[in-house]
Amino acid sequence: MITMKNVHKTYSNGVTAVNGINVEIDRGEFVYIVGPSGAGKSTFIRLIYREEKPTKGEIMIKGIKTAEMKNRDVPLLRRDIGVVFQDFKLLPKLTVYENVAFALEVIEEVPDKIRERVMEVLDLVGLKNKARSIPDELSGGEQQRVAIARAIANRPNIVIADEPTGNLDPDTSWTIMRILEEINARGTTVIMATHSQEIVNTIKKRVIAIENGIIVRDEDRGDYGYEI
Ligand SMILES: Nc1ncnc2c1ncn2[C@@H]1O[C@H](COP(=O)(O)OP(=O)(O)OP(=O)(O)O)[C@@H](O)[C@H]1O
Repeated sequence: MITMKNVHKTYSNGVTAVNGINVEIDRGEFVYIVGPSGAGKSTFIRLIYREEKPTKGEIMIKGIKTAEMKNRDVPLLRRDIGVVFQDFKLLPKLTVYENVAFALEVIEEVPDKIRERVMEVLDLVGLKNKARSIPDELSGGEQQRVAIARAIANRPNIVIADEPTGNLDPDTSWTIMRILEEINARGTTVIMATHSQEIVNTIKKRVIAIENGIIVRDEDRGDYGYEI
């Protein structure tokens, strides 16, 4: 589903964040990306949804070489990849309902389908009763659940989460993890960058450790592996 061959990324300031990554992630996997601060985890993630292009090497998503993709085709790729960020990135003036509906309006889904799907994903994250609230009226965990609902509204094959529990307390983090596990159980590939030793060591999944822009460890049901 996702293949990287000898992928490098050097930013325009000369920093090489990814320095020769080879990896294959299959459909339906749940993968943690771990490693020290500045190791290249976010860059690795941004390369997958083509927020960044590699300076060298090849990235294939579902058989398509993303570097060769025309800019106008990028939205098509992004439809298949839902992204969740540490800071939620909800639109502050829109309601919960509108934030999720927005993801479906941009792909020109028909209004009846939008209504149905928005309520379905809000139900999945347990927030149907907050549909009319605006983000400021929600807790951090609730905002992250809205962000997840938005990310999965299009039924993407891949969900990428960059430190999704980074701003949340432990209890709320477990709720977010249960939702990500549920999404994964339904067949979606989940890739999650995290600094949470507790989560990685408790909910055992494939662990890819990145240091200085390369993969130094790749284990099924691995440990977090760093002291905190
Ligand atoms: N847009 C950018 N322009 C220039 N350099 C960048 C950019 N983004 C990241 N970097 C640099 O690339 C390196 C890797 O950063 P990246 O954000 O990928 O690491 P990370 O593992 O996600 O770190 P953290 O755990 O702190 O989020 C760092 O040295 C960082 O300063």
